[in-house]
Amino acid sequence: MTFKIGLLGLGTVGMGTAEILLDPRSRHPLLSEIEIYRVGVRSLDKPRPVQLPEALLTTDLESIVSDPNIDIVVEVIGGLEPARSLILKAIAHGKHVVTANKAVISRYGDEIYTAANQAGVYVMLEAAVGGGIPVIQPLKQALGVNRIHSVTGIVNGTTNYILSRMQTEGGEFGHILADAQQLGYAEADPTADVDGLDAADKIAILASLAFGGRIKLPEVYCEGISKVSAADIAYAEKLGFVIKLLAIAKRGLGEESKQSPLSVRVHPTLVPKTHPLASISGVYNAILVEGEPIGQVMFYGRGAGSGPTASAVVSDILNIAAVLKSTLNAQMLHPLLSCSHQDYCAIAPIDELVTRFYARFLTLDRPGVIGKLGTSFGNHNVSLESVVQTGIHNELAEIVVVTHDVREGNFRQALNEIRTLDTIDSIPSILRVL
Ligand SMILES: NC(=O)C1=CN([C@@H]2O[C@H](COP(=O)(O)OP(=O)(O)OC[C@H]3O[C@@H](n4cnc5c(N)ncnc54)[C@H](OP(=O)(O)O)[C@@H]3O)[C@@H](O)[C@H]2O)C=CC1
Ligand SMILES: N[C@@H](CC=O)C(=O)O
Ligand code: NA
Repeated sequence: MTFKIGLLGLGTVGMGTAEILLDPRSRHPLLSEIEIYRVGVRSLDKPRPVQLPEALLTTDLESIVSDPNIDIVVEVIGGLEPARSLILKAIAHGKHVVTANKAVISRYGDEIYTAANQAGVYVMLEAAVGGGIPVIQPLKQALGVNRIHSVTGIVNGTTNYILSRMQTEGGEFGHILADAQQLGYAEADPTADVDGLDAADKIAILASLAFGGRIKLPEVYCEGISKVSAADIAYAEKLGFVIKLLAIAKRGLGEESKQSPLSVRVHPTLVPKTHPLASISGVYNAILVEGEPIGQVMFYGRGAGSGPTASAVVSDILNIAAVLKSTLNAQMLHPLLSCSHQDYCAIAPIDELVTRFYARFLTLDRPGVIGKLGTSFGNHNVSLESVVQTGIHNELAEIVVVTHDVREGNFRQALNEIRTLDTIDSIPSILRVL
């Protein structure tokens, strides 16, 4: 029996996918039963390093998603449209779908999975988060028996590369970003990576799987790395931390009901050097899952790139082919591969977050400034773990504060009061601490 693939896109990921499927030797034997039947691209004239018969290629992607011979549509064109419409049309024509498109799934997952469940087809997305790292299937299957407490990830390689270089070289964000673009690590338009939007798409997907409910993307708090300065990286280092862009989905302690609000957020974070995520550097990704009874499990590897991402795409194709082969006449979707949740998770507003903070103040160099800071924090129930005056810059004193766990709303109120003090010049940085 052969399973026929309609491949939408033959770029970085599509090419990697074709390369694996065209060379099944020494891989899973079921791969030899999978055939690339048609390939949809934007330009037929582009030279392609992969050896595919020319007749397979078309610019008419609609004809692929409606082709009655095709079993599985693999969407690796990226972007929102026409990707969303093509996925929905493929589902409407009874095709299973494999996608690497976190942007589409995090925004239209509800519509897509509702349609897939009605049509009795699978929509698989291992490549959408952590590229080649198996994390979606483990959350659905091997970890499914656990009560998940938190998912904390470094899920964007571009920002991790920039922050790692800022850490090792002491350079400023803008210079290193420009360098990363020249080296081809960061995209020409790096906005989605740098502003944390790519990581927000990914944590919305992980949270949905870990906590068994759908996530409204606009409710995911998102802050990027463009304001992280070399000074903060250096202070963090002295205090025993590294700065990472973390994507976090967490349940409040002891709150296991679906109605209990989750905290789902992306922001630069001071991570203690002893934490397992502190040592993840360069373009690598890692996702730490904590649950009961498993404890901590960490997934680590390449979050992007042709081969690694294609490994995840083809593993999804293989999973679908395996289920189709073993349950040819079954009417029901395999419960560990399909999406069963229909309700939305409640997400707590960021003001309700309880976390530690790091803040850097520039103040007039006068006696009593630290006392006034302490009083304003105390007025709003913010307790301080450490206060350090680090030096004088342009006649202003620089003071770095780390708080104990505080409610974010209280911390913000304290900062509003502090901004009105005549001895305060500015607050150049405010970062959360893990
Ligand atoms: N690159 C990576 O490392 C990773 C990518 N992903 C995701 O995988 C997906 C694909 O990314 P990637 O391979 O890098 O993208 P590329 O830009 O390299 O490739 C896109 C492919 O889709 C084709 N295409 C795009 N739009 C259209 C259209 N409107 N009609 C027909 N064909 C179209 C292009 O055709 P043509 O070749 O003719 O221009 C190209 O072959 C994205 O969703 C991305 O987020 C996920 C993880 C990692
Ligand atoms: N732009 C992403 C790659 C794919 O998800 C990253 O930098 O991690
Ligand atoms: Na993955």
